[in-house]
Parts: sequence; structure tokens; C-alpha cells
Amino acid sequence: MKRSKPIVIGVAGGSGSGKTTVTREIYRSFSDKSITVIQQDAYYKAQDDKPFEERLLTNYDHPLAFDTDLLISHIQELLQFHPIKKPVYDYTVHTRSAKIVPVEPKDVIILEGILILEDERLRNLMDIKVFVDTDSDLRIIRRLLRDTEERGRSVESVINQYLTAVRPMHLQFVEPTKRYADIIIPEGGKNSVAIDLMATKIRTVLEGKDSQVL
Ligand SMILES: Nc1ncnc2c1ncn2[C@@H]1O[C@H](COP(=O)(O)OP(=O)(O)O)[C@@H](O)[C@H]1O
Ligand SMILES: Nc1ccn([C@@H]2O[C@H](COP(=O)(O)O)[C@@H](O)[C@H]2O)c(=O)n1
Repeated sequence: MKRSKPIVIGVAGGSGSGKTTVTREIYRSFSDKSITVIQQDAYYKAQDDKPFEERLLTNYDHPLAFDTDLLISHIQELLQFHPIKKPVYDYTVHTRSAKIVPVEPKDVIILEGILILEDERLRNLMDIKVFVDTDSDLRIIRRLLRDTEERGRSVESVINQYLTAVRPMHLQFVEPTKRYADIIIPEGGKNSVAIDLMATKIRTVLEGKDSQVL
């Protein structure tokens, strides 16, 4: 059945909570590839006009770090089944890369990121809101391993950033958005029961059997 508009699922949660892992597992359970994934991180503001040293001072956990207007306009395009050109973010240089990824519209859009539930305009575009809820000790351990292995960071810089920006912004902006969630997934990526439930829910909606999200 051809849908009149795609369904939008928001996956929020703190840094290192397992949002990307949850999203990847849901995506993998759909072999027909009816899902497109949009990461909020791709919409960090470009900082090419600033020298590298200045970019290190940016607070990347504050809502103003993102180009939310561009993200909203891209979701609106996908909702009309129009393709978009998604920016690509490079964490090693703290700005957008020169690349752009063409994204084709699909029946399901998963929007994933720390602050996607913070903006009311984004929340209003979502059919299902999920919050991945993982204790802060696990999140910092996971982030430490990931950022040193994959994002070119030193242990000292990860700890310093966590204490000065990630933790305070999490408490001020991320954690309060849990109240908007329809579903809270504890522990993230290895929660196979929650991931199966999400996949089943999405299938029900795609088959037109769910009157709540149509
Ligand atoms: N349940 C889990 N147990 C152990 N490690 C996990 C789990 N979920 C995610 N991770 C790992 O933790 C790191 C952060 O997970 P990720 O999904 O990228 O989180 P987020 O997108 O919320 O920042 C990754 O290296 C991932 O492989
Ligand atoms: N240049 C940047 C941009 C972002 N970050 C951090 O990324 C975190 C969000 O990504 P997750 O995959 O962890 O959800 C966020 O907490 C920023 O601090 C960065 O370190 N450098």
C-alpha cells in the first residue's frame, strides 16, 4: 500500500546511550530497506569560517550548535517524498566535510540525536518518540572508548569535555526531554526485546494495521 506520507520516529537519549546502535539494529531488521536514517549530528553548524583552535571551544551539546532550520526543512522534504542532500559531519575537524549524501525518501524516517526532542517543531513532525535511557557512568565509559577509537580524541579531552559541556548540557537539555517520549528503552543497543517491539510496531504501521500512527 502506498503511504500518503512517511512515518517519522525520533530516537533521542544522552551521548553514548546507544541511540545509533538501536537505530542500526532496527534498520537491519528491515531487509526491504524501507527506512531512511537521519542523524542530528549531520546538522551541526558548519564552522569553516573559524580557526581549528576556536572550534575546540564550541559547546556541541547546546541546542544552538545545530542548524535545526535546515534539519526541519529536510524532514519536511522527505515527508513529501522529495529527495534531499544531507550534509556530512567530520568530528575530527569539528565542521562539515565537503561531501554531501543524496538521500532518497522512504516510508520510514528515523531521526536520531541527543537533542531531537528538545525542539517543539521537530517533535511535532514525529509519529513515535523514543528515549534511550542509559546511566551516566555507562555513557561516559562508552563515549571514552568510542571517541578515542573513532573520533580522534585524547582521554584527557573526552573527560574535560564531559565535565564542562556534555554533563551540564545533558542535565539541562537532554534529560528533561524524556518526558516527551512514548517509549523509553533502557540500556540501548543490546536491548533486543525493545528493538523487536519497535520493529514490530513499524511493520504494523507500514501494513496499515495501526490506526494510531497512519
Ligand atoms: N548495550 C551496549 N553495551 C555495550 N556497548 C554498547 C551498548 N550499546 C552501545 N554500545 C557501544 O557504546 C558506544 C556508543 O554507542 P552509540 O550507539 O554510538 O551511542 P549514541 O549514538 O547514543 O552516542 C558505541 O561504541 C557502541 O558500540
Ligand atoms: N565536533 C563535535 C561535535 C559533536 N561532539 C559530541 O557528539 C555528541 C553527540 O553525538 P553522540 O553520537 O554521542 O550522540 C555530543 O555530546 C557532542 O559533545 C563532539 O565531541 N565534537
